[in-house]
Amino acid sequence: MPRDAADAPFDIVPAEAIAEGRATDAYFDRTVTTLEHAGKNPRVVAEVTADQFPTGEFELLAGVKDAAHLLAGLPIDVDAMREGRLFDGGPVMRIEGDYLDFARYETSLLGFLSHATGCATGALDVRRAAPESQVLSFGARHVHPSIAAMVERAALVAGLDGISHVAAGDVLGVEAGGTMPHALLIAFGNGHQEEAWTAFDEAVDADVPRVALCDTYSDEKDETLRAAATLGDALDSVRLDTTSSRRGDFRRIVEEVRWELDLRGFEDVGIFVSGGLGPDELRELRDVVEGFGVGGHVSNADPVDFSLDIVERDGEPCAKRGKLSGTKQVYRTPDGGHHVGLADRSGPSDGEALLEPLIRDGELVREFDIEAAATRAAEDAAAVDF
Ligand SMILES: O=P(O)(O)OC[C@H]1C[C@H](OP(=O)(O)OP(=O)(O)O)[C@H](O)[C@@H]1O
Ligand SMILES: [Zn+2]
Repeated sequence: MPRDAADAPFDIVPAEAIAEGRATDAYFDRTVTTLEHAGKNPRVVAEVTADQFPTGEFELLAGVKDAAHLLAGLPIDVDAMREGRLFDGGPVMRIEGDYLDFARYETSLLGFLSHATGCATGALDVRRAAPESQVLSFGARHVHPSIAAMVERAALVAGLDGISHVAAGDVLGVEAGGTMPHALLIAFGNGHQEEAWTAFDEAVDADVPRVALCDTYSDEKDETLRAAATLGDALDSVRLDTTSSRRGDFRRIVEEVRWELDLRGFEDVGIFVSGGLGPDELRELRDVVEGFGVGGHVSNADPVDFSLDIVERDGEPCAKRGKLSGTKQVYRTPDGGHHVGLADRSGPSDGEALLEPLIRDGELVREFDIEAAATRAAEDAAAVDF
């Protein structure tokens, strides 16, 4: 029954509601009622698919851990691609069981996979745009706090080098990092940037990189040289987050700052940039900066439009219009090919089957590891033909 909303400080669907199948669209409740009334509960195979046929656009699968924990315990079998797998067409997950045992879970299942896969794909875009650079995820401010861990996990699966959200880091077992916000400089006031950088250096744990934000009140070159003069060898990097109204040619600004730092013997002070950055900007700047902070391109990425479609009913292939009947398998070939075929037919002789056991009779048969997923993503990204 509905919970007393007054008890909840935030409008957040509780984990318990997700786990018990209440985080569902009402029409699934009605479907269950109707099928029970009619005495129908077919044994089905249902597939999670974004595109029936290859589109030439690969996406990076994420959200599988949450999806697995959602479905574990239900009397069903599930096969799925692993987190960090690239796909282009065909199913990424397949459920087999009595329909009423999982009908209500469709909404959350698709939500877990669609949103995380969108963010992971956005993160892979920037990862591939600057493969040698440090790229940090810090877009949590753009999204509802209840999904920060999802966004940050997706960023890490795609191979980004760090995250900024502290509570997400607690969930993921990853130390969150960052630099300093403009608020810190503003709290000291214009003309007092040196005091702000000094106070940061005095106050913050010694293992935190000293990255001075150098664009608050004055020109990036001016504040950078003042930060270098103030912190000297203690300064690791400067962060240039130049607001769009002043940005102009960001590369030129960076090159100028680099020149003036080197001229004064600060060759070891790195330059870190942020603010509205996407793959194009990373490609343009990667040879003149040490690292990037990327927010919106990851956190605001469009969810991938997955659907769950029944493709077999009581052993017979079936499908709605626009979908392909029959239980499928997806294969990766050594040349990076992506092949979709019927599961009961033989696939490419050199193909690796990508949908593997995830749940057997309700029991989870896979473990999840972010680093392993990131390694898979990097290997797959190197193999497939984007
Ligand atoms: O543009 P994105 O890739 O989404 O990254 C988020 C923006 C917002 C934030 O800047 P501010 O809003 O100035 O906040 P702060 O002072 O904390 O840097 C951060 O420094 C990036 O520039
Ligand atoms: Zn700022």
